Amino acid sequence: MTLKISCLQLNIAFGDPAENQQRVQTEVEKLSAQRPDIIVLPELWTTGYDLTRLDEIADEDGAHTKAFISELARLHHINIVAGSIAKKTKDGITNTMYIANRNGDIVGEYSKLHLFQLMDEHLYLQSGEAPGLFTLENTLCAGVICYDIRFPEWIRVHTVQGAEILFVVAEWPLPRLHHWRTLLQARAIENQCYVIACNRAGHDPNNTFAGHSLIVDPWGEILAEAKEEPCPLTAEIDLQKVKQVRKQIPIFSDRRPEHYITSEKNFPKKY
Ligand SMILES: NC(=O)CCC(=O)C(=O)O
Repeated sequence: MTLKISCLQLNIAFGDPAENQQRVQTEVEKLSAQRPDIIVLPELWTTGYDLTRLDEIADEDGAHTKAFISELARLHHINIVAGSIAKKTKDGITNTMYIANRNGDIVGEYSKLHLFQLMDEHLYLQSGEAPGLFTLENTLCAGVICYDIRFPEWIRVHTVQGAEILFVVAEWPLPRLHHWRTLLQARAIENQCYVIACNRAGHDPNNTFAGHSLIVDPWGEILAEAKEEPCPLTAEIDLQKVKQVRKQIPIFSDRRPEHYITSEKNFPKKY
């Protein structure tokens, strides 16, 4: 089965959900003429990293965002991996991804597990706990958020359960572009899965972002890569390739998990 996937590498208006929603609506309408199967948005696409104002601008229970993407997906008959947004609940604010299928059903939700201290996330956000597995087009997929890609053990939690496509949504700054590209290729090679990585473009008061959204195949080959500017990035992926690579080098059946650390609580105190 082949799927046409488009990342919407957007510039995000700082702390302005209404403006960002308008931008997403316009871009999805334009892109839908090319009939992609799946559209992907970047991290925190409604607010950007306007963390000090989150109390005011975060989405209560994500209700507004869910209704918006569900309607957009249904209207254009396109699956949407809707980046992430600041979701407000009585327990605090999370950096949360929603996924809508072609019928407008919300089929997945994931809250960022690893909070990025360099951008103050730990001061304003609560971390999630559950993995980001969901099914689109009969394919098991995983969603993670930006800094999460530095934790291969977290990505593995998803691929040992059979995920074939890893969606990464991000606000990754330009000074670490080299890490972004290398980590994404590594995650694709070691997990033998497609990696669809949608970064934002532009800058906010504290950072210039890298763009360079990437679509990488299970052999680690880059199928498409954006430049720094806002733009859509599209590639067609063939899921047969996942099966072929996993058969050629059968890492999932060659794993020896009984020798791996399952919890660091089991570490000896001293060596
Ligand atoms: N928004 C993020 O999680 C950024 C992560 C990042 O920049 C990194 O270097 O890791």
